[in-house]
Amino acid sequence: MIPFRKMHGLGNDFVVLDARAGALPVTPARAAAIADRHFGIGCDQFIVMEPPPAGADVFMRIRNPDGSEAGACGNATRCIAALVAEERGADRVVVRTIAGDLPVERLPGGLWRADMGPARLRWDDVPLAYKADTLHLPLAFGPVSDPAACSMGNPHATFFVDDLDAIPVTEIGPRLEHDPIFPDRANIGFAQVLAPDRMRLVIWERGAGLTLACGSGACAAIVNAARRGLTGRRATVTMPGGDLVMEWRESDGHVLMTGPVATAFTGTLDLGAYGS
Ligand SMILES: N[C@@H](CCC[C@H](N)C(=O)O)C(=O)O
Repeated sequence: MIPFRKMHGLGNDFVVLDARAGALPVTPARAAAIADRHFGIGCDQFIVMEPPPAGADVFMRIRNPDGSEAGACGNATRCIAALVAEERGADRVVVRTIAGDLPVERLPGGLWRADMGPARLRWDDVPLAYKADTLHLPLAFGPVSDPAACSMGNPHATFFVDDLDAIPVTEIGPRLEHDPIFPDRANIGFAQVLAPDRMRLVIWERGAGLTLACGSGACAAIVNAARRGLTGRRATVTMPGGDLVMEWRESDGHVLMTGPVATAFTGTLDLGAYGS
């Protein structure tokens, strides 16, 4: 039996295993089985903490419920940083993912601010299947069209809509996630701008489906909204699970994300019960 922790950031929930003291036999199939909401524990992402490489405080491996690996997870970044910071009595830690280093700092009021790194805007960064303007992708389906795309270490497209409540996200999300323009699939955001510093956002996540919040999706939304001139470079992004305060920093193009973290419960699990 190995211990696990169930955490979430704004309802975007994670099963967290700690493999820092020794490797755990976690396969993509096992991660998917544990993430299953009926036959497993259930989560939007399956997170494994691995030994810290030089220059970082922890390595965070991210898997979606379909077993695929992701380069970024904003909400999990805050959760894992908070865990490590609490252990060390530190106010600042660096979380490394397969996409790079993410410094995270403690703020007053139980909030954590993650530097999610630079938004990458070239077509082959996203990546797209062919050269196209990432500010206006040639993509439309059902009631949505003309998204903007970027990479936050994982691929995102943001559609700007007039009425978020009228968008059939679960119907069109899977089709857009798998559109051939995205060779690695993509996280699909639907954003309704309410003011130059406020927007609503719903995300259909690659490999996970509809979630209550997506940190990297909120990063992509502020970047894409600001590039389009729909908002400034700072905005509160309200998702079904709650708010993130976002800034696309002018000086270096990094995206800063501020929000809460929570532990829902802890327990133990038998990895052997989840296949091989
Ligand atoms: N929930 C995450 C994003 C998780 C990874 C994503 N589904 C992908 O495959 O890229 C977040 O908070 O950023």
